[in-house]
Amino acid sequence: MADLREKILEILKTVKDPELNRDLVSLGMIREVEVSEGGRVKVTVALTTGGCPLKRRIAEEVRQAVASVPGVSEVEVELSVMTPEERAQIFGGPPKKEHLGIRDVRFVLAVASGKGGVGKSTVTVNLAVALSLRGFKSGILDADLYGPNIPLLLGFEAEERPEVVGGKIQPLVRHGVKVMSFAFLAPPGQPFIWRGPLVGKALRELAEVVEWGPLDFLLVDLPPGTGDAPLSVCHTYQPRGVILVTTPQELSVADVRRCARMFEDLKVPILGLVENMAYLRVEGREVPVFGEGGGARLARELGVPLLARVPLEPEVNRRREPVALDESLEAGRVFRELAEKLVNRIFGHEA
Ligand SMILES: Nc1ncnc2c1ncn2[C@@H]1O[C@H](COP(=O)(O)OP(=O)(O)OP(=O)(O)O)[C@@H](O)[C@H]1O
Repeated sequence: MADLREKILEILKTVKDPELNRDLVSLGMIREVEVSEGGRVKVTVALTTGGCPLKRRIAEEVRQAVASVPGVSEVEVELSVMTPEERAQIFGGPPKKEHLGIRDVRFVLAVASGKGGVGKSTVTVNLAVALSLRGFKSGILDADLYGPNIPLLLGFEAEERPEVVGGKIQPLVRHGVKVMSFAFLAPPGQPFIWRGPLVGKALRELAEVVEWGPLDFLLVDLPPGTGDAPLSVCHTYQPRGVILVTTPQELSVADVRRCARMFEDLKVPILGLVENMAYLRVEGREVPVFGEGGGARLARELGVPLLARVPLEPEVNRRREPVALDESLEAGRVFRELAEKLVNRIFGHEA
């Protein structure tokens, strides 16, 4: 029977959590496999959250996989929910010692997009502000070396620079969010030109010299696309999850698909998709300026949740502060709901 149990565990390594894109065994989601006389099997699966929308699908895939093992006559799948500690193993785990600069950060999350200009930085600043409003200590690392515009979106003056104390860079703070950007390292108005090999080195050095202090979330705004720069950032910061940003246009959707594949290869779980500029609200109606349903289609295809549909909001460009601060705007409310969803996804419903 021990042999049959081994075979069952082996086949369960082929069943993936559709959201996290990793197999159930390595995620620690297979809590128990009981084999009794005559090949009757009971598998207990621990889901990341009780309200997991994909629980039926996961249970069915487990049932089918186990039933395909020779010697199994009957399969029962019982669903339970992970403890906060078990969840933290997936999404958090103890910070790695070698990452000196990010020692005190609980969750490093990356924000990525397949191409530039889809609103990745806008999503990053608003999410960070919304998390801070929700009581979490949040920070942003603007790792978009080629277009570091986070300081601009947060209303920093071009000449503002962080202090260096005892050889450590102290991130600047705005709206309760700690911020470090490559823009702070360049002389005002003169962007650095980064050559390939320097990128990885600069990122590693930055990880060591920035003193973030205790943070719940560090959002890393990645350079767009699938080139060496986003790869280097992921290697250096080893995010626990990534949020993908897209617009409804088919082109952008094709780019983000490539991007998703890169994270699968890097074994960084995709927490979900944010569809930005999804519609313009006109007299109560949603007008799909850039096409309809691209985000939902892509989320379905990738098997990840569509975390938010952010409307086109002219105030995003007019204001020198994130719209998440203003609950009277629909976009502001959407960003707050996005923060709430992420917190639930990571800590469970009790957070
Ligand atoms: N929901 C929105 N409504 C209106 N304007 C938006 C919205 N989201 C982003 N924008 C605007 O679109 C432009 C691009 O946004 P942003 O800089 O966030 O994109 P990005 O993907 O980070 O770009 P890149 O990485 O290429 O610098 C900005 O001018 C921003 O103000």
